Amino acid sequence: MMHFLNFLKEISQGHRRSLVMITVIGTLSVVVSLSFVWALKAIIDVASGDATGSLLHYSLLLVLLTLLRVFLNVTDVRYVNMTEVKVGNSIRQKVFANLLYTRWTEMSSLHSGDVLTRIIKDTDDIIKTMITVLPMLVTSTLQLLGAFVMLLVMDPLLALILGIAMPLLLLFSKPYYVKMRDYSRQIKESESFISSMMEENLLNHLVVRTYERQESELERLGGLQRELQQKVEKKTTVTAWARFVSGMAFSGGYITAFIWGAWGIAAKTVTFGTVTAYLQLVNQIQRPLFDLMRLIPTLISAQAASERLTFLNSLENEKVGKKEYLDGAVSLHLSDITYAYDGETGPVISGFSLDAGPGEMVAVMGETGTGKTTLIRLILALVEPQKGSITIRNREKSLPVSPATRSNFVYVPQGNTLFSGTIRSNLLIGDPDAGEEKLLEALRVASAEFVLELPEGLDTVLGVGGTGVSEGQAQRIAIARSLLRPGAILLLDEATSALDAETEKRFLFNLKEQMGHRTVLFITHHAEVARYCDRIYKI
Ligand SMILES: Nc1ncnc2c1ncn2[C@@H]1O[C@H](COP(=O)(O)OP(=O)(O)OP(=O)(O)O)[C@@H](O)[C@H]1O
Repeated sequence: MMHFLNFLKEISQGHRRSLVMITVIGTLSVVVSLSFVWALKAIIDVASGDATGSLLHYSLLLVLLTLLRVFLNVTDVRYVNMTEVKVGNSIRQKVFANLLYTRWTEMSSLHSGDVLTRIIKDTDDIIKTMITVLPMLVTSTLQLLGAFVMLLVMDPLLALILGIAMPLLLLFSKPYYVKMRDYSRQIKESESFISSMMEENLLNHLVVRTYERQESELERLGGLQRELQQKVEKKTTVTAWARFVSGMAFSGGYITAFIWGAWGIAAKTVTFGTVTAYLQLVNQIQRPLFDLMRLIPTLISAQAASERLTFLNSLENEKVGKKEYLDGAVSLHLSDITYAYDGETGPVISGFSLDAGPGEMVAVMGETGTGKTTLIRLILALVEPQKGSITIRNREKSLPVSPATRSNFVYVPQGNTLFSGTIRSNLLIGDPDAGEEKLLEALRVASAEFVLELPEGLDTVLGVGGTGVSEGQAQRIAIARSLLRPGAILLLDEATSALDAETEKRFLFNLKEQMGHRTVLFITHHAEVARYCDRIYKI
């Protein structure tokens, strides 16, 4: 609970004024509704001759209080909606920023579907708690206390009977709420699982289609949904019992007040106005009690949500520090590297050394699964070797690689890594300031002039994952993007795997001609690529 409160305290920073405003509006509403009860009692007492006063004045007061109530309600909705979007944006911004800086090892172990569920659904639960539940806790408690004190003044015995019976029944329903918390957590896990499953299917929809997996995947989804449904059913049963117990208490309270009033009128110990006030007050005790009970499941959901969001926020960030960019020609040196993934028994790479100098093209070749991509991760300091050193050097400096030296590298990963949007916007990721001429030159070196023949040219719009161009075309756009980035060391991981022999040759020729003092490292299976290289390392 402490952790949950701290979490709420932290995320409420910057929004506390709005939260106070919402609470103040709620408090004013409580004052208005209690005043309404008092005015109602007074007008009926005047009308039935039990008190003296002006019917007109009380009528006007009742109209005024009603208008005030409506006004406060509208203001509340406005504040709540505006604060909701602001708090939601800031929580999502923070979690997303943290994820973008999370260490690669932690990040790659997460499932994006699960992460998205946490960012969207769990954040919604937290927002609801902060904006609606917390102010309501204050206003409902005030309403409850105010109505109880008013009843206590009018009829202490009735107030005590209701004041003891209702909380007692609340106590009876507590075990149900404990169970509800467990079910809430299980439901959230199931929802994440379903999102992950659907996301994976959408990403790999081609495999699903061509392997005719639609039916079995739908069955799997059905199974997961049934599990979710069972959990929701269990939670609903528990919730229904909790509501039954509390509902009994509330109906009992109402009937008690009614009968109490009827006997009072018969015995001439209470006025009609007082009985009207009793009924209103019982309602005003019941409503906040109901609200408070209703808030408990939301609070429970939010507590589970806060744990899940805290997990994302607690992922270890990379320590990037100040960027260290080396000017001019830069060489790369790997000396006696050994690396094993966490939890794996043996090392993937063992005692590997490599030197690549400015103006050189160097190839790393090896069978599949021998650690070539891992080598790139080590060079980019996404993971750290257990043994050995990796350094980059220019004429003045030698630096061990770290996240801060990443700006010296230009990386073309395996596969299609284009973003949705125009080809131009994809290229500008390499250099946001590049002019038309520079873009065209990069396309030429990457053998990607085909772009200019497209009807929309550079402004051709690509879909998610670069759909709209072929694999080989996407690869060439990705190479052009990399050529625009200023880093001195170019890392190409199977970057030409989807190119035909002729296009690959043209690109290698262009690159060799244009690379200047850049250092180029190819990870490849292609003998043709290796032929263009100055040195080949086997891994
Ligand atoms: N995140 C990871 N956690 C644990 N083991 C991993 C991880 N990534 C890769 N491996 C293992 O490390 C080994 C080397 O993988 P890597 O991707 O570096 O090979 P590769 O030479 O690039 O293969 P390919 O030519 O098929 O792309 C493999 O046995 C793989 O199972």
